[in-house]
Amino acid sequence: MANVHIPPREQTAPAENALSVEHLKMGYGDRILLEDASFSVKKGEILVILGGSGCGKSSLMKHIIGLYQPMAGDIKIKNQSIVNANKADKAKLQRQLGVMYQSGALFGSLNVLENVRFPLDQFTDIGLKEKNLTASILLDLLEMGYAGSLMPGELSGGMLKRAGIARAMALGADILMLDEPSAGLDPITAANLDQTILRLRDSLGVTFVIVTHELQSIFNIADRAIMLDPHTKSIIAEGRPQSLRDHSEDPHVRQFFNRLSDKEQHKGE
Ligand SMILES: Nc1ncnc2c1ncn2[C@@H]1O[C@H](COP(=O)(O)OP(=O)(O)OP(=O)(O)O)[C@@H](O)[C@H]1O
Repeated sequence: MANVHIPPREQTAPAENALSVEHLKMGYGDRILLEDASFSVKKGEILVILGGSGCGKSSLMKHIIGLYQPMAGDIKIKNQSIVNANKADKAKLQRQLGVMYQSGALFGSLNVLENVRFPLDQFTDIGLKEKNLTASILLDLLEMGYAGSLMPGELSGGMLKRAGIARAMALGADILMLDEPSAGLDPITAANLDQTILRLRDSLGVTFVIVTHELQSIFNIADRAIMLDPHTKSIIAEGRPQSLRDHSEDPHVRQFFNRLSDKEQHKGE
Protein backbone atom coordinates (compact mmCIF):
# COMPACT_ATOMS: atom_id res chain seq x y z
CA MET A 1 0.00 0.00 0.00
CA ALA A 2 1.36 3.40 -0.94
CA ASN A 3 2.34 5.58 1.94
CA VAL A 4 -0.35 8.16 2.45
CA HIS A 5 0.85 11.41 3.80
CA ILE A 6 -1.52 12.73 6.40
CA PRO A 7 -0.74 16.36 7.11
CA PRO A 8 -0.37 17.14 10.80
CA ARG A 9 -3.42 18.72 12.36
CA GLU A 10 -3.10 22.43 12.57
CA GLN A 11 -2.16 23.38 16.08
CA THR A 12 -4.39 26.17 17.24
CA ALA A 13 -3.08 27.91 20.32
CA PRO A 14 -5.63 28.06 23.10
CA ALA A 15 -7.26 31.49 23.16
CA GLU A 16 -5.85 33.84 25.77
CA ASN A 17 -7.89 35.10 28.64
CA ALA A 18 -9.30 38.59 28.20
CA LEU A 19 -10.21 38.56 31.87
CA SER A 20 -10.34 36.19 34.77
CA VAL A 21 -12.08 36.30 38.11
CA GLU A 22 -10.31 34.16 40.70
CA HIS A 23 -11.84 33.09 44.00
CA LEU A 24 -13.75 36.36 44.22
CA LYS A 25 -15.47 37.21 47.46
CA MET A 26 -17.56 40.35 47.14
CA GLY A 27 -20.29 42.17 49.01
CA TYR A 28 -21.00 45.29 50.98
CA GLY A 29 -20.29 45.44 54.73
CA ASP A 30 -21.78 42.33 56.33
CA ARG A 31 -23.70 41.40 53.18
CA ILE A 32 -21.86 38.82 51.10
CA LEU A 33 -23.04 38.46 47.50
CA LEU A 34 -20.44 36.00 46.19
CA GLU A 35 -18.32 33.78 48.40
CA ASP A 36 -15.73 32.16 46.13
CA ALA A 37 -16.48 32.74 42.45
CA SER A 38 -14.10 31.94 39.62
CA PHE A 39 -14.53 32.19 35.85
CA SER A 40 -12.64 33.48 32.87
CA VAL A 41 -13.49 35.00 29.50
CA LYS A 42 -11.39 34.25 26.43
CA LYS A 43 -10.44 36.95 23.95
CA GLY A 44 -13.26 37.37 21.43
CA GLU A 45 -15.71 35.43 23.57
CA ILE A 46 -19.21 36.63 24.45
CA LEU A 47 -20.03 35.78 28.06
CA VAL A 48 -23.44 36.45 29.55
CA ILE A 49 -23.99 36.94 33.30
CA LEU A 50 -27.40 35.83 34.54
CA GLY A 51 -29.22 35.71 37.82
CA GLY A 52 -32.27 37.03 39.60
CA SER A 53 -32.72 40.64 40.62
CA GLY A 54 -30.34 41.70 43.37
CA CYS A 55 -27.99 38.69 43.13
CA GLY A 56 -25.04 40.91 42.31
CA LYS A 57 -24.64 41.06 38.53
CA SER A 58 -24.03 44.82 38.39
CA SER A 59 -21.82 44.60 41.47
CA LEU A 60 -19.72 41.95 39.71
CA MET A 61 -19.33 44.26 36.70
CA LYS A 62 -18.28 47.11 38.99
CA HIS A 63 -15.69 44.89 40.66
CA ILE A 64 -14.34 43.80 37.26
CA ILE A 65 -13.85 47.39 36.14
CA GLY A 66 -12.11 48.21 39.40
CA LEU A 67 -14.72 50.51 40.93
CA TYR A 68 -14.86 48.32 44.05
CA GLN A 69 -12.22 46.23 45.79
CA PRO A 70 -13.09 42.57 46.40
CA MET A 71 -13.21 41.23 49.94
CA ALA A 72 -10.91 38.45 48.75
CA GLY A 73 -9.67 36.97 45.49
CA ASP A 74 -8.32 38.54 42.35
CA ILE A 75 -9.53 39.93 39.02
CA LYS A 76 -7.15 39.98 36.08
CA ILE A 77 -7.45 41.89 32.83
CA LYS A 78 -5.29 40.12 30.23
CA ASN A 79 -3.44 38.38 33.04
CA GLN A 80 -2.72 41.57 34.98
CA SER A 81 -4.37 42.07 38.35
CA ILE A 82 -6.61 45.12 38.50
CA VAL A 83 -7.12 44.47 42.22
CA ASN A 84 -3.45 44.83 43.15
CA ALA A 85 -2.46 47.35 40.46
CA ASN A 86 -1.10 50.75 41.43
CA LYS A 87 -3.10 53.79 40.37
CA ALA A 88 -1.34 54.29 37.03
CA ASP A 89 -1.52 50.62 36.03
CA LYS A 90 -5.14 50.41 37.13
CA ALA A 91 -5.98 53.38 34.88
CA LYS A 92 -4.23 51.64 31.96
CA LEU A 93 -6.21 48.44 32.58
CA GLN A 94 -9.45 50.40 32.87
CA ARG A 95 -8.88 51.87 29.41
CA GLN A 96 -9.12 48.38 27.98
CA LEU A 97 -12.58 48.00 29.49
CA GLY A 98 -15.51 49.86 27.99
CA VAL A 99 -18.78 50.02 29.87
CA MET A 100 -22.26 50.71 28.61
CA TYR A 101 -24.92 51.20 31.24
CA GLN A 102 -28.57 50.36 30.64
CA SER A 103 -29.78 53.65 29.18
CA GLY A 104 -26.58 54.39 27.27
CA ALA A 105 -26.03 57.14 29.90
CA LEU A 106 -25.25 59.90 27.41
CA PHE A 107 -24.88 63.51 28.55
CA GLY A 108 -28.08 65.27 27.54
CA SER A 109 -26.37 68.60 26.89
CA LEU A 110 -23.84 67.20 24.40
CA ASN A 111 -24.60 66.01 20.90
CA VAL A 112 -23.87 62.41 19.93
CA LEU A 113 -20.43 63.12 18.45
CA GLU A 114 -19.43 65.13 21.53
CA ASN A 115 -20.65 62.31 23.76
CA VAL A 116 -18.54 59.75 21.92
CA ARG A 117 -15.58 62.17 21.96
CA PHE A 118 -15.99 62.86 25.68
CA PRO A 119 -13.56 60.19 27.00
CA LEU A 120 -10.94 61.45 24.52
CA ASP A 121 -11.50 65.02 25.76
CA GLN A 122 -11.11 63.84 29.36
CA PHE A 123 -8.23 61.42 29.12
CA THR A 124 -6.09 62.34 26.10
CA ASP A 125 -4.39 65.42 24.75
CA ILE A 126 -4.86 64.63 21.06
CA GLY A 127 -6.11 67.40 18.78
CA LEU A 128 -9.76 68.17 18.22
CA LYS A 129 -9.67 67.19 14.54
CA GLU A 130 -8.28 63.77 15.36
CA LYS A 131 -10.72 63.27 18.22
CA ASN A 132 -13.65 64.15 15.97
CA LEU A 133 -12.34 61.75 13.33
CA THR A 134 -12.05 58.94 15.90
CA ALA A 135 -15.56 59.62 17.17
CA SER A 136 -16.94 59.66 13.59
CA ILE A 137 -15.23 56.36 12.77
CA LEU A 138 -16.72 54.78 15.89
CA LEU A 139 -20.16 56.12 15.03
CA ASP A 140 -19.80 54.69 11.49
CA LEU A 141 -18.81 51.36 13.00
CA LEU A 142 -22.01 51.39 15.05
CA GLU A 143 -24.02 52.43 11.95
CA MET A 144 -24.68 55.81 13.52
CA GLY A 145 -22.54 57.93 11.19
CA TYR A 146 -25.53 60.08 10.27
CA ALA A 147 -26.38 60.91 13.89
CA GLY A 148 -23.34 62.81 15.18
CA SER A 149 -25.06 66.18 15.34
CA LEU A 150 -28.24 64.88 16.99
CA MET A 151 -28.92 65.43 20.68
CA PRO A 152 -29.54 62.36 22.92
CA GLY A 153 -33.16 63.47 23.39
CA GLU A 154 -33.72 62.97 19.67
CA LEU A 155 -32.51 59.34 19.64
CA SER A 156 -34.49 56.11 19.79
CA GLY A 157 -33.64 53.50 22.46
CA GLY A 158 -31.56 51.46 20.02
CA MET A 159 -29.61 54.52 18.86
CA LEU A 160 -28.87 55.50 22.48
CA LYS A 161 -27.37 52.07 23.10
CA ARG A 162 -25.28 52.20 19.91
CA ALA A 163 -23.97 55.63 20.84
CA GLY A 164 -23.23 54.30 24.34
CA ILE A 165 -21.22 51.43 22.84
CA ALA A 166 -19.33 53.82 20.54
CA ARG A 167 -18.43 55.95 23.56
CA ALA A 168 -17.37 52.88 25.53
CA MET A 169 -14.89 52.10 22.72
CA ALA A 170 -13.49 55.63 22.42
CA LEU A 171 -10.29 54.99 24.38
CA GLY A 172 -9.57 51.78 22.48
CA ALA A 173 -11.25 49.29 24.82
CA ASP A 174 -11.45 45.81 23.37
CA ILE A 175 -13.40 44.31 26.27
CA LEU A 176 -16.92 45.67 26.43
CA MET A 177 -19.18 45.28 29.44
CA LEU A 178 -22.83 45.84 28.59
CA ASP A 179 -25.49 46.15 31.29
CA GLU A 180 -28.82 44.93 29.91
CA PRO A 181 -28.28 46.12 26.32
CA SER A 182 -31.67 44.88 25.08
CA ALA A 183 -33.71 46.27 27.98
CA GLY A 184 -36.56 48.41 26.69
CA LEU A 185 -35.93 47.65 23.02
CA ASP A 186 -38.51 46.25 20.63
CA PRO A 187 -37.65 42.76 19.29
CA ILE A 188 -36.39 43.98 15.92
CA THR A 189 -34.15 46.66 17.43
CA ALA A 190 -32.87 44.13 19.97
CA ALA A 191 -32.12 41.61 17.20
CA ASN A 192 -30.27 44.31 15.23
CA LEU A 193 -28.20 45.14 18.32
CA ASP A 194 -27.36 41.42 18.68
CA GLN A 195 -26.06 41.46 15.10
CA THR A 196 -23.95 44.53 15.85
CA ILE A 197 -22.42 42.82 18.88
CA LEU A 198 -21.58 39.74 16.79
CA ARG A 199 -20.12 41.94 14.04
CA LEU A 200 -17.87 43.80 16.50
CA ARG A 201 -16.68 40.48 17.88
CA ASP A 202 -16.13 38.88 14.47
CA SER A 203 -14.52 41.85 12.73
CA LEU A 204 -12.53 43.40 15.58
CA GLY A 205 -12.20 40.54 18.04
CA VAL A 206 -13.98 42.50 20.77
CA THR A 207 -14.67 40.51 23.95
CA PHE A 208 -18.07 41.00 25.56
CA VAL A 209 -19.34 40.54 29.09
CA ILE A 210 -23.08 41.14 29.03
CA VAL A 211 -25.69 41.23 31.76
CA THR A 212 -29.03 40.34 30.22
CA HIS A 213 -32.23 38.41 30.87
CA GLU A 214 -33.28 38.32 27.22
CA LEU A 215 -33.34 34.62 26.43
CA GLN A 216 -33.56 35.08 22.69
CA SER A 217 -30.55 37.34 22.73
CA ILE A 218 -28.65 34.92 24.97
CA PHE A 219 -29.24 32.05 22.56
CA ASN A 220 -28.34 34.27 19.58
CA ILE A 221 -25.04 35.65 20.79
CA ALA A 222 -23.65 34.07 23.97
CA ASP A 223 -20.79 31.61 23.67
CA ARG A 224 -21.10 30.91 27.37
CA ALA A 225 -23.30 31.93 30.29
CA ILE A 226 -22.75 31.98 34.02
CA MET A 227 -25.61 32.12 36.47
CA LEU A 228 -25.22 33.70 39.92
CA ASP A 229 -27.23 32.38 42.82
CA PRO A 230 -28.01 34.52 45.88
CA HIS A 231 -28.69 31.51 48.16
CA THR A 232 -25.43 29.69 47.69
CA LYS A 233 -23.61 32.96 46.87
CA SER A 234 -21.92 31.16 44.03
CA ILE A 235 -22.00 30.48 40.30
CA ILE A 236 -24.54 27.67 39.97
CA ALA A 237 -24.27 27.15 36.24
CA GLU A 238 -21.69 27.71 33.56
CA GLY A 239 -21.76 26.61 29.95
CA ARG A 240 -23.29 27.07 26.51
CA PRO A 241 -26.83 28.38 26.92
CA GLN A 242 -28.22 25.59 24.73
CA SER A 243 -26.48 22.93 26.86
CA LEU A 244 -27.68 24.50 30.09
CA ARG A 245 -31.22 24.61 28.72
CA ASP A 246 -31.23 20.96 27.68
CA HIS A 247 -28.80 19.25 30.02
CA SER A 248 -28.23 21.21 33.22
CA GLU A 249 -28.53 18.99 36.27
CA ASP A 250 -30.05 21.91 38.17
CA PRO A 251 -33.84 22.06 37.59
CA HIS A 252 -33.88 25.80 38.34
CA VAL A 253 -31.34 26.41 35.60
CA ARG A 254 -33.36 24.34 33.11
CA GLN A 255 -36.51 26.22 34.17
CA PHE A 256 -34.81 29.55 33.53
CA PHE A 257 -33.49 28.62 30.08
CA ASN A 258 -36.77 27.00 29.04
CA ARG A 259 -38.68 30.03 30.38
CA LEU A 260 -41.09 27.89 32.38
CA SER A 261 -43.46 29.13 35.08
CA ASP A 262 -43.28 27.38 38.48
CA LYS A 263 -46.54 25.60 37.57
CA GLU A 264 -45.16 24.32 34.27
CA GLN A 265 -41.90 23.32 35.94
CA HIS A 266 -43.63 21.23 38.63
CA LYS A 267 -46.32 19.74 36.35
CA GLY A 268 -46.66 16.03 36.90
CA GLU A 269 -44.77 15.94 40.21
N1 LIG B 1 -22.83 50.46 46.66
C1 LIG B 1 -23.59 49.59 47.33
N2 LIG B 1 -23.60 49.58 48.68
C2 LIG B 1 -24.36 48.70 49.38
N3 LIG B 1 -25.16 47.78 48.80
C3 LIG B 1 -25.21 47.75 47.46
C4 LIG B 1 -24.42 48.65 46.64
N4 LIG B 1 -24.67 48.37 45.34
C5 LIG B 1 -25.56 47.35 45.33
N5 LIG B 1 -25.88 46.98 46.60
C6 LIG B 1 -26.80 45.90 46.99
O1 LIG B 1 -26.23 44.68 46.54
C7 LIG B 1 -27.24 43.81 46.04
C8 LIG B 1 -26.91 43.41 44.62
O2 LIG B 1 -27.09 44.54 43.80
P1 LIG B 1 -26.76 44.50 42.24
O3 LIG B 1 -27.22 45.79 41.65
O4 LIG B 1 -25.35 44.11 42.03
O5 LIG B 1 -27.69 43.30 41.77
P2 LIG B 1 -28.19 42.90 40.30
O6 LIG B 1 -28.11 41.42 40.22
O7 LIG B 1 -27.43 43.68 39.28
O8 LIG B 1 -29.71 43.36 40.35
P3 LIG B 1 -30.71 43.84 39.18
O9 LIG B 1 -30.89 42.65 38.27
O10 LIG B 1 -31.95 44.16 39.91
O11 LIG B 1 -30.06 45.01 38.50
C9 LIG B 1 -28.56 44.56 46.16
O12 LIG B 1 -29.22 44.13 47.32
C10 LIG B 1 -28.14 46.01 46.28
O13 LIG B 1 -29.06 46.72 47.07
